[in-house]
Amino acid sequence: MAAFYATHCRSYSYTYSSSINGGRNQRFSFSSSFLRLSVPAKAKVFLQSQRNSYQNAVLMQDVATKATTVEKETGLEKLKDELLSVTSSKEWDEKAGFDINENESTVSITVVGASGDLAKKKIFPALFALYYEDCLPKHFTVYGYARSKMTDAELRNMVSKTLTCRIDKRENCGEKMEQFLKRCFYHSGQYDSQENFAQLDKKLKEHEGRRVSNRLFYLSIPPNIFIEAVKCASLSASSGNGWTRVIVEKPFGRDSESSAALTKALKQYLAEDQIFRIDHYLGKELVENLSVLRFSNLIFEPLWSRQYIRNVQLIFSEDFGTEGRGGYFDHYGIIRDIMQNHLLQILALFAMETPVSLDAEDIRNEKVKVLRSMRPLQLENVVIGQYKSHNKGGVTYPAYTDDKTVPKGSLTPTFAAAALFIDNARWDGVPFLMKAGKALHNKRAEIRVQFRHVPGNLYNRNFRTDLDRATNELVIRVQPDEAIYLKINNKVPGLGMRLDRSNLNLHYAARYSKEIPDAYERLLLDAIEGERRLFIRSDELDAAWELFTPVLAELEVKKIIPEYYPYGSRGPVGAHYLAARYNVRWGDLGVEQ
Ligand SMILES: NC(=O)C1=CN([C@@H]2O[C@H](COP(=O)(O)OP(=O)(O)OC[C@H]3O[C@@H](n4cnc5c(N)ncnc54)[C@H](OP(=O)(O)O)[C@@H]3O)[C@@H](O)[C@H]2O)C=CC1
Ligand SMILES: O=C1O[C@H](COP(=O)(O)O)[C@@H](O)[C@H](O)[C@H]1O
Repeated sequence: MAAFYATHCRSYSYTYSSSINGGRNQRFSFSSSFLRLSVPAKAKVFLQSQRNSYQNAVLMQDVATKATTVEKETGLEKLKDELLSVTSSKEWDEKAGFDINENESTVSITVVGASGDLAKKKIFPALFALYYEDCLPKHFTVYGYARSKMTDAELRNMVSKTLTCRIDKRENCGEKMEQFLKRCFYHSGQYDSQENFAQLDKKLKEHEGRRVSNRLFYLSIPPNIFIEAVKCASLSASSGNGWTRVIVEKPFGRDSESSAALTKALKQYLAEDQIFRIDHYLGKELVENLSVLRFSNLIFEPLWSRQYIRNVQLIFSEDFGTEGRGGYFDHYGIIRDIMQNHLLQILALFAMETPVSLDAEDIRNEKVKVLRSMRPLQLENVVIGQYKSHNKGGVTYPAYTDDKTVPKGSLTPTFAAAALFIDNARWDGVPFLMKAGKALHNKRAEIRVQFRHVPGNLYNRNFRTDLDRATNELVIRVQPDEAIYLKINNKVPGLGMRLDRSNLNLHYAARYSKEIPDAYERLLLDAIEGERRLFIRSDELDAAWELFTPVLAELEVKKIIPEYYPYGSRGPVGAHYLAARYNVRWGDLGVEQ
């Protein structure tokens, strides 16, 4: 069987089956510039790209599939057999005629904006966790890049404060941290300076030596400097002989127009397959599990339609405000911050048709289709709110506008509820309700699926007309305390006939002792492995913006006043009226949830 390099920290069966089903890296896509090349030039580009894929431990079956595809396109008749007989990267180099002495490739991960909040909070810890789990390739280097002046030692000191070890594997933690930190370096530079990126390039080369060098840039910087940074990284610090990929953080624009402009600008310097638009909710364990739940259990998929589902609820709440991020947030608001991306992505995965395979393009094709079947959100189907100051137990919690970085009188919503509809055969008429808010009473993200009532239910007497008590509800609690539970009706034990509601519960903490990896770990590993399934393709992004752009413009033009809700409350009552209009009761309200 083929060698694995980064993937051995993932279970074999997963990797194997995903490859068999058309998994990672299976497709070699031809850009128009590739197709214009001469046959020998094509062969060289192909061999180069395949060598890197090979180095990235793609199964040989995948390589064979690619070779077959390329064979057709390029007339490289003997290529497939030759490649199939390759058993080592050394042999690969010899066959392909590469003058590379070292057999192994390296991955250089540059965190652009290394001094910032996200880098400290998520990216460095995720990289360390991957290292700790032996998921990073043998040769890797982490570079921090930002304007702040820092030495390597200072960066290491900063990073070390953010690192923690998995609770189920604490042994050697200190040692592992030290080893990891030795691989971390820093380069100070401007984001718009090709010269500074060229200096970075020089330093990266020193670490890479004569190995094939793969480079991943993580843009952890404010969006207004994305393009300059991409331009400089791509022109001055792209890999000369391996792949170059760029992870782009949200927000991807503010509306259809600005998002399209961003995409256009990025594509001046990068091909679409080099751009990894991150939506970290797609990396969350339970969001990953959504497709498994749907497509690998016979009992769910037949119920997954308007015939059995009454409504679907996507709920996000945080029990803290925008403290510290008010400047950013005020320009975007909760609809752009959470709904248009995180919740909509979950909705797309929830509602899409069965993809042809688990290949990234097949899944993203289905997501685009379902997004394009949706009705753009209308103003009458939106409720917005903003938190106001609240005093509880002698503590005063601030209003959104108390934040010094938020303009006085700002109307930016910190809460929104919305009703969305998918106009296709499967979902016609089913309300998809979204609710997202900051400074609410709890921190939670969940999907609630409320099923229809049982026709001619013999036990109606027990429920009377309370549909919400009588019907089943499937809850996928994305966080915290991950769980999937199904509310069912059962008989209370005893001689009488009294019905009760109980949960069939898959509670992750009880079922699995292993700590669940952070979303950023999964996504970083995917980007290193070239797996695009969990990243947003540009047409997906366009479709997502089309749904929200008109209403966002209307809210701004009409200066709609948000409904004010106290910090720490359950949010505006308007959300209940909106749900009631579609005969829905939010599922997160009851005592037993
Ligand atoms: N923080 C979070 O929780 C999340 C963040 N994101 C996204 O990730 C990206 C990074 O976020 P975050 O780390 O919070 O951002 P920060 O505001 O912390 O900025 C990151 C770094 O960029 C540099 N920087 C900041 N402002 C400017 C500016 N105006 N001009 C040039 N450089 C600047 C600073 O580094 P220096 O001065 O040293 O150059 C800073 O350390 C953003 O796109 C954000 O939207 C997405 C989801 C969550
Ligand atoms: O993208 C964002 O997500 C966070 C919430 O992420 P979580 O993983 O902690 O649930 C949110 O706080 C932030 O406003 C938003 O930009």
